[in-house]
Amino acid sequence: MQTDELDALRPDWDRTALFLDFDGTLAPIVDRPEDAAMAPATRAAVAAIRARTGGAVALISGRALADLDARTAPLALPAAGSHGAEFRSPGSGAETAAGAAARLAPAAAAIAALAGAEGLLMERKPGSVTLHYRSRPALGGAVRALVERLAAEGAGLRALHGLMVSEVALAGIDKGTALRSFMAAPPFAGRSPIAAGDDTTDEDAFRAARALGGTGIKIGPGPTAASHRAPGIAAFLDWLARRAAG
Ligand SMILES: O=P(O)(O)OC[C@H]1O[C@H](O[C@H]2O[C@H](CO)[C@@H](O)[C@H](O)[C@H]2O)[C@H](O)[C@@H](O)[C@@H]1O
Repeated sequence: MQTDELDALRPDWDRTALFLDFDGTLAPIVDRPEDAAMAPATRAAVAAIRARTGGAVALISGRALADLDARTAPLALPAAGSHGAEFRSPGSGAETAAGAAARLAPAAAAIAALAGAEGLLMERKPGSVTLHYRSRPALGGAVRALVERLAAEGAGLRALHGLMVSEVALAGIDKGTALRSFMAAPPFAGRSPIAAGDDTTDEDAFRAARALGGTGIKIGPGPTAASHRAPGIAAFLDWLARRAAG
């Protein structure tokens, strides 16, 4: 679909809700997930937009919620982690989708076996199991095939493929369901949503935002359902800082 230049997008923060991905959106992509970090200027821009929207800013990430909180502290934003399987709305505690650990356990064991055998990085999150192959891109095909098979074999599971990573996640839950849940209650309800992200997993959020009369911002190249595009994270963060200021 046609995407427009980001410069043309000037949100009225009194009427807008902002949903932000983390890796590749607020923090540059790096080789090791544990090294991903948000710059102080990015944290300040997010805080300023939160104030201007009356609190209608949330994170929607593939990361575990606890990990996300640590990397974005002291913002303590409303957030969905594990691609929506963990959810914390404003002023409430975090919830994880029912039965997540039991549903994911067999897949976690199989993924741990391949990770151990091949020296790949595995992340066990409350709502998904992740296998990274950035350190060994040639294993991408094998990783994707394993994750597809495990998701097909388990009940209520699905395969997710992102940037040098594949995950077994929960079926029926994605970044779009998370965005819709936020939009159903204050301070998000009644506002026009903007969802920003860089990965294929963000497409569900873009579609949900558009269905609610809002828009999506795709960061980087590739097909997208988003209506606007930033050529890369630097351009997106520059836009964010400028829109935070005026
Ligand atoms: O939805 P996001 O907030 O973008 O999270 C998606 C995944 O991000 C992390 O992995 C990605 O970023 C790493 C650090 O830059 C990079 O090394 C890796 O190759 C990327 O796939 C995170 O580790 C995953 O758990 C998230 O699902």
